[in-house]
Amino acid sequence: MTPAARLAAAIELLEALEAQPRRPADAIANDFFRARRFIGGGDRRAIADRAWGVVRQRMRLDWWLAWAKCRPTARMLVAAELLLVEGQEVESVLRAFPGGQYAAEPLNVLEERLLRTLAHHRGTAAEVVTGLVHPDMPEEVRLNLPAWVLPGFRARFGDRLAEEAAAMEHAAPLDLRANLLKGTREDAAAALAAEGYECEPTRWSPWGLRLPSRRPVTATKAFTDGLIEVQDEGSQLIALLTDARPGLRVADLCAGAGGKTLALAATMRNKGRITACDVNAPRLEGAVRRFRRAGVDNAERHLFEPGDRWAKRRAGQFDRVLVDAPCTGTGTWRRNPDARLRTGSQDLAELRAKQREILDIAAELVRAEGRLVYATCSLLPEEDEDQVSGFLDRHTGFAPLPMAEAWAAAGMNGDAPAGGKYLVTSPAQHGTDGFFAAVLQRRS
Ligand SMILES: C[S@@+](CC[C@H](N)C(=O)[O-])C[C@H]1O[C@@H](n2cnc3c(N)ncnc32)[C@H](O)[C@@H]1O
Repeated sequence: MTPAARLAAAIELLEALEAQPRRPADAIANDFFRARRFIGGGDRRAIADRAWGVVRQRMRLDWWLAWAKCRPTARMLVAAELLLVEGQEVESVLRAFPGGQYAAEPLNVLEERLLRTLAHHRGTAAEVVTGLVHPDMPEEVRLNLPAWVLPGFRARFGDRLAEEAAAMEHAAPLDLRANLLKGTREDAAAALAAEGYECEPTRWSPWGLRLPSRRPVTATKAFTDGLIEVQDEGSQLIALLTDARPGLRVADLCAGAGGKTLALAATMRNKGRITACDVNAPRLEGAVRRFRRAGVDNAERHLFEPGDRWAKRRAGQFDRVLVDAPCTGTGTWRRNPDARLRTGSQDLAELRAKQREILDIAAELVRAEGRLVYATCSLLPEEDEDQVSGFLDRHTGFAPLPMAEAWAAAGMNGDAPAGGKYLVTSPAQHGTDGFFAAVLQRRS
């Protein structure tokens, strides 16, 4: 494809995202490319990169367009991105819209005038800080964070907020987990290297491998043979902290498509039993294929349905219960840049109620001396420490296991990535997604 055709396709993809504002962008992009199978791998990446570039900077681009009294159409967003993020000159932006077959229509008179206004403002605002950021922007736009997360993020990060916000803007590396049921981390790295994928061992997780950027690893033989899984290092740490040992009875209460179940099965060496539960049938169904590929044969599934008595019948039966709770996902915004545009304070309130409900079910399932691990991929204290402290008030038989102790108990080398009672990882401090985990030990 020509650069102009790629740009036109990115505009079409952005229009598809705009038409389905509540749906995750990667699902929309998958449909978009599935309907256009003629687009090759390199072109896909270029189109998606351009569209994600706009999504990543959407709050700031909207601010600039609103300032110019311009509607944020996909065309104008792309034009503004070329001008303000890439720093192109107006004439060069105009040339990116040449018209004709497969290319975007030339910018019309009004669009061109708006573009020139933006360029003039960009050029004359002496106090422009860097790239897109302007001192007149409200704080949330400057930080590229929605206003509703600011109180929680301020409480979490204090004067490191700007640093963390900046780290959340950049695309994440691609983390893989070596599947110990099929070989060592070195075996997985060698298999990947043989296919041209050079990766580095991760800092904290003894199973992790990191590729510097997103690549289509699911097409590799290492992946189809089950030697690796795609999993952020922070997520691997949560599975490790669950301390699921061979022979134990483990419940993964919010298993989704089994991302953490697979890792738990590996620490259990396929011995003992894991029950992967979820309320979402298609997601849980998706785990079956993954279990097969990874060689997991100690996992069963349970779909929660309204009025379900499954948990009641299994009270006190589990050595380990993992609650990888549904959450706002604020810790994964570098990986899912559209999520910050789709999620709001109403979601936070609903999710907190859900987390509390799931935690109360989980508490019943844990046997005496057993452990409940509560985890989120959110960095908002409301979903993390506050949720845990509410739980500890309601369930006085549980106490947090300090992180250093939980880390050592799980057989991990070196220091834990965080001290204190809980695990908190963040993009700026640990180079992982933002995760929270509390290991709660049942005394009685
Ligand atoms: C963070 S995701 C889980 C990701 C998964 N553990 C993994 O590692 O890939 C949260 C999951 O909670 C599920 N969920 C939502 N409400 C639930 C409930 N009441 N009980 C159990 N699972 C629930 C969602 O369907 C979603 O799959």
